Amino acid sequence: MFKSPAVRPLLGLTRRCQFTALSLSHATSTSQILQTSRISYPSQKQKRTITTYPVRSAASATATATQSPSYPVEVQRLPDVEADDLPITSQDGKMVAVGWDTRTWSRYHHIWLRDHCRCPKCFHAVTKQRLFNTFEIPKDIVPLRAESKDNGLKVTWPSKEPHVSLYPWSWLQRNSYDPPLNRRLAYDEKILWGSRIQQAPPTVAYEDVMAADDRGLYKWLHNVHTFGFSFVSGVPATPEATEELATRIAFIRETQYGKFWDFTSDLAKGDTAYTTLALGAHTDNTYFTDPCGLQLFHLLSHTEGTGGATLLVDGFYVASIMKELHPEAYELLSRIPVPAHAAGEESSLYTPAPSSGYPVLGHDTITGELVQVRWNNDDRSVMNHISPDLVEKWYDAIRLWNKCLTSPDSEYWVQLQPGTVIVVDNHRVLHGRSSFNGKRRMCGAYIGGDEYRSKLAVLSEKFAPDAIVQSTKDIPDTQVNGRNIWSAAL
Ligand SMILES: C[N+](C)(C)CCCC[C@H](N)C(=O)O
Ligand SMILES: O=C(O)CCC(=O)C(=O)O
Repeated sequence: MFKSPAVRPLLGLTRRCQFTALSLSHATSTSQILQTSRISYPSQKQKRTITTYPVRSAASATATATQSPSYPVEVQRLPDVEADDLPITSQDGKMVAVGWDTRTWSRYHHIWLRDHCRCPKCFHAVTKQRLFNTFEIPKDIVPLRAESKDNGLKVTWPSKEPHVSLYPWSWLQRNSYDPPLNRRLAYDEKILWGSRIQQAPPTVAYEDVMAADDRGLYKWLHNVHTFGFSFVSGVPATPEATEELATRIAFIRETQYGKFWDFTSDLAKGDTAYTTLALGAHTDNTYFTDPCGLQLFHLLSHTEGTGGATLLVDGFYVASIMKELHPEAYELLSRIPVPAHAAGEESSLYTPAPSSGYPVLGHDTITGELVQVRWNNDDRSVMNHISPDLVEKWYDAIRLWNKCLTSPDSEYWVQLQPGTVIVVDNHRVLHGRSSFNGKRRMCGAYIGGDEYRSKLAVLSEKFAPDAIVQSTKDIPDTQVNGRNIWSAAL
């Protein structure tokens, strides 16, 4: 029912996390398509090469209201369209079909195509906003013709003066919904890790991250996207330099703990982080509806004492173990919401909306992929909404979860040093610390998840352009205001 993120095992890991890509073909056979509709063959005489895709067991394609939705699994990546080997297109009363090869057809509803026209009259090339009124499209709109052209599918619509839309082939593949195709973004691979990450923790140099060309900044954020955390070495051990580093990503997310924090064990804020106590592996802000995306820490000093080591655990790695070894527990952690609160300050009492909270393991409702871990057993509120028959099972499930979290195979302990900043994806990697004594000064900040993902998307357009950007950059009026109007994110 739920799927682990697309992962590649880190060499030397004790366990290989396999991501099974079931290929599902909705493709109606070519003969069926050719019988029922007008066919337009590409201008070139040459037919498309016949590429057959292994069609292994297909996930159930339908889901009833009572069952959890089955998620479209992605057909493996199609090759880019070549000008001398254009797709076959056909249309019937409702849809245009595009034959990528004899086994893989995509079907697009006429109304869907018209709604997604990106000509300058329908789509503002600078603001990337829709300009025309979707609701003026006749429900039964049918194109005058749909043709295969070198740079895409050309559709001519009936109107006073004919309206022509062009849909680049790579864009049609990326946005194919029947069947889903090419959904994974180029930089979208995650590498799950256990304690062995200590052999080569992802690290970038401060001067690279601060360099104006943003290449080092991209490397830093790409590390975070891939591993869920990254160190930055060579940072001046001052709050000012740390704050400046944080704002290289985006503006800091201010909370009841302030904007940029510079804290020690003086209970200046009503939270055990402001004590010398050990903190078990947790994610922050489980009491917010939207927990912060990133969390930066920089140990500025620790004198007259010992301890205060930092703990990191890859929540996605531990979840993949739970999924394999304890599937029932995984399912309960994915279904039962957990309430939380931050109530240590007289002036604030935070609880998420809805107050019942969110499950420990959060999934993408379309793909079924694990996208968020929310776990802080210290901040957890009363479990007063759980059905009686699940109480003991849920406690068994969190006991197994905790056992996996605290396993030596999962834990990565590191003693932070002044000059090394760590940034953690708070939706994936749990952090904690050992107890300590003496004077310990830590500074850092939260960055919002949307801000982090926005910066990564902008940098990825620049340093790792995807197939759509690469294949459409020569189409006139496509690259405006530094952004491709066909970007996969729009
Ligand atoms: C602001 N600073 C990061 C120092 C402390 C945040 C408090 C941590 C809180 N118990 C939580 O889990 O969200
Ligand atoms: O003091 C530390 O090393 C980390 C504290 C912590 O876990 C937090 O502030 O969320």
